[in-house]
Amino acid sequence: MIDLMDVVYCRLGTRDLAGAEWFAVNILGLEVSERRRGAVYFKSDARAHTLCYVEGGADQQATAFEIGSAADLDRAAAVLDGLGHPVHAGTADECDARHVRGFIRFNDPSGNPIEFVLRPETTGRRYHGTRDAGITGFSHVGLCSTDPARDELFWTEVCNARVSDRIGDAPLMRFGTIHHSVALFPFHQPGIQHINHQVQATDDIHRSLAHLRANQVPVTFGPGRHPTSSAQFLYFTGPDGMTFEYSTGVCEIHDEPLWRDRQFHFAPKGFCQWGSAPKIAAFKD
Ligand SMILES: O=C(O)c1cccc(O)c1O
Ligand SMILES: [Fe+2]
Repeated sequence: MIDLMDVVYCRLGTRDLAGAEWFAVNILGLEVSERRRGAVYFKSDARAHTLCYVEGGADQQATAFEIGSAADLDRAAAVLDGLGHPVHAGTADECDARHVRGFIRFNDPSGNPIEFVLRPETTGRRYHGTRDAGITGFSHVGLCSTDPARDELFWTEVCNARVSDRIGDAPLMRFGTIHHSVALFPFHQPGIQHINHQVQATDDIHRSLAHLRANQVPVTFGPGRHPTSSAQFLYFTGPDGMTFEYSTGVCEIHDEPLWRDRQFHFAPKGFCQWGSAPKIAAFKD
């Protein structure tokens, strides 16, 4: 069993690094923590970075998860290799570019590039954006899955993810007590489906809604409330068509092992209690 602790960052390729930085700062509300040649790093909480845009194709993506020890990282590499997932061990330069002490990269069964990382840096300094979006931190990713049942088994049998709830066949999965850190949505091709940041309160959702509208940013879903995590949410479109989500009030699961995953409809009512309907391809039949 590969024991993961949390999702730690996303890396997103873009052909317009300056445009992506402008959006991340002025719309999303992140803080630039560092600029390097061909890469810009963003903070959303006390961690060194939780998002990195790199010069490259929009299909050059990775989602990273923290693993507990060097021994666990070696074991994970052997397990993945044994399952037929070619594993790349991060070089010193690649580790430096990620602010981690070690990592391996492989593709999940759908083909999503995944990194398992050791000792990601934190700063002991809280984040503050120039725009007050009320962000409290990077919280989860949605990944596209070409076969959610198969990929759920990968995350739950090979790794330590537990299913908190399902919407249709889309599992929302946790590593700790937060309702979900990774979710899989059926789609015809792999890719990061959405990136979630938690915000402090309902006020932040509505303040952002006005800000997105004033800047002609497409709002694709919400405001609404997820019946699954009970979080209030807002989705919008960022650089290269990426979907970003703000949410507030995601529930925690503390009654382990008594919690049983619940089944919700793969229909607007399974995604929103307030009657909002998604304009997001992977959230529709
Ligand atoms: O928070 C949730 O429960 C949730 C449900 C459906 C889709 C999502 O992106 C979510 O974050
Ligand atoms: Fe989400």
